[in-house]
Amino acid sequence: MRIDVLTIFPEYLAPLGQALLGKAAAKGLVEIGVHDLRRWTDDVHRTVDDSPYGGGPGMVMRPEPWGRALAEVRRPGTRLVVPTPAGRPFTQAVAAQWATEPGLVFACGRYEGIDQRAVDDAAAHGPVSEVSIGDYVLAGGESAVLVMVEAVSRFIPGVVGNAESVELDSHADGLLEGPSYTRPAVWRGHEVPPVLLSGDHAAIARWRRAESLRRTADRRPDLLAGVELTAADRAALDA
Ligand SMILES: Nc1cc(-c2ccc3cc[nH]c3c2)n[nH]1
Repeated sequence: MRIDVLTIFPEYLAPLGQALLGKAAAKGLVEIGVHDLRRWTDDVHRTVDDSPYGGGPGMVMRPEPWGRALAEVRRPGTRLVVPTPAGRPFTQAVAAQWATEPGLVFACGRYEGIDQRAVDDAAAHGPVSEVSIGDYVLAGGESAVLVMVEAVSRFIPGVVGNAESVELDSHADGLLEGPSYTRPAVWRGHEVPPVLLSGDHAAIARWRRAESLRRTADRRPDLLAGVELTAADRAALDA
């Protein structure tokens, strides 16, 4: 998969070259390009912003640099992802879907955002997704892109060492994952739940499902609506 990021703060994306993703890039599983939007400005001051039409606080990113940058960086048909607090939710399911695509281009806004015409015009050259990573407001799109690139890359075969780990992640089955434990069996008087030491794999699977359901009901009851519950699930929730 090819990932390109357009930003006025390219150094903000340095973490993409580290750890899991850095190794994946080194293995050729993913190709990452970070591009300074100012390369496509047309004035000596390399201006990327201007005052908002209609008034209001702050500045808006000019459409022209974006138009030129996308024309050069984005292969026709490649999805353009635009992080924004006003976007549709970015979810595990969206990450899994995007991981099947040959490439993604991310547009990092700053200031009060990008002139909407740059985003709308991009739709003529491929799919455009305006997405939010949560109901809070950041100072720019870069942090959101780091989050989304990491979430998408974990679905690329070979990026995560243990493929089963991705399948068992929170939200993989629509539920939150339950608690995890490792040695020692007792730590500061806290015992590991005995079932996990029993070797009874069926009982362990039942316990883990029940813990996942209980945690989801407690912390994210909204997720339960999207999950088909078995009679055993309902019994676990009522216990
Ligand atoms: N989920 C979420 C996205 C953002 C975001 C995305 C882009 C820009 C550009 C300027 N401020 C921004 C904020 N905040 N929260």
